[in-house]
Amino acid sequence: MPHTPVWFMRQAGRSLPEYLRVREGVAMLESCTRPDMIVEITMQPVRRYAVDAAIFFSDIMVPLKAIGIDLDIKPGVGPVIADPIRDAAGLATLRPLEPDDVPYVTEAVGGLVGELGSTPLIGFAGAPFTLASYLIEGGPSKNHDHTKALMYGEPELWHALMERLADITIAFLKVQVAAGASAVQLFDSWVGAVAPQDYRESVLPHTSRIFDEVADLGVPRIHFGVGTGELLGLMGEAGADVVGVDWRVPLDEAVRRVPPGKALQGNLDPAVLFAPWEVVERRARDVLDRGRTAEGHVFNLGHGVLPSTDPDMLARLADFVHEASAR
Ligand SMILES: Cc1c2[nH]c(c1CCC(=O)O)Cc1[nH]c(c(CCC(=O)O)c1C)Cc1[nH]c(c(CCC(=O)O)c1C)Cc1[nH]c(c(C)c1CCC(=O)O)C2
Repeated sequence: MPHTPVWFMRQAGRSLPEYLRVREGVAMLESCTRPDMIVEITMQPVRRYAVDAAIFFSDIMVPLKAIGIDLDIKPGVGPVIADPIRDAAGLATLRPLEPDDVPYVTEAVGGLVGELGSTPLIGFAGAPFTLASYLIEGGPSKNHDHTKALMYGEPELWHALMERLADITIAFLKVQVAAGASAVQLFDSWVGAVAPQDYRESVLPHTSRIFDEVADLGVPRIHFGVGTGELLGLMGEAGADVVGVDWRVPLDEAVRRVPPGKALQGNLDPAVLFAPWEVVERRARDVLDRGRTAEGHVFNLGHGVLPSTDPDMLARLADFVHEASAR
């Protein structure tokens, strides 16, 4: 590539007026089952910004909904689960995901590959820890109380749950790649709540298996979490090709924390986009400079686009990344 590639986590979504118009009167999870809507929303940021990738419009909760878990995504709240899973009976409700459970994903990815042409489509899934946290807590959580109680107190049940979630994640990623997705990102958004020793024992075996099982699909694998500065080395060990970094660790320091041979993705603070353009430009240049020390850099924000972000700022930022990194 003649420049550093750039895309934005949550580039499809609430910061775009055209997204809000399409979604009017349609519930979040409902929109994720309509191929025409998925294609349109995935394409919206690609039309607006000079991004080098599209991210599939869906949600980390979609495969769980598809296997019959009673859950909803409440606006302004997030995923809410009717019957939180905290015992063996709850575990038994988690059955494997079959491709036939998500025909709309296969159809939408197929349609997108046609529309996108040479622009790659990134498929994604939630990682077992982050999915487990929603399922066990019953919704978003600050301290992950019940999740950690189970992880520390009932390791056998914990690992059984993580194993089933890993199987669902693997199946969901495989569906997307089989339909034409050209890269995958595993979102372990909330795993930064875990200490390194616990990550190694309670999380790493499951994320490693996911990356192993999708390795021979031949697409680049990205691994991202928030607040994971102390976990970057272990997340690199888990096996992805690219490690995502939030805004808390500068990329030249992240280079020292991940194993050799890994590319980095990130890591402009999404809130920097609320500052004047001169500040955004200076900060973006700093991210590019530090990213040059990595064995490959994909420019991104350190977490998702915040809903009140001005789309024109993102448009300018994508152009700036291309100009400033041109080789
Ligand atoms: C933790 C997590 C979830 N979902 C996701 C994660 C991991 C990424 C991250 O850390 O941000 C992943 C996700 N969710 C969505 C995408 C689509 C593609 C994209 O990134 O543009 C992706 C990749 C759409 C969405 N997923 C959601 C929206 C907003 C819903 C709406 O517009 O009504 C979108 C566009 C809902 C959602 N779904 C979830 C949350 C926390 C929320 C926000 C709730 C709220 O504050 O309203 C769970």
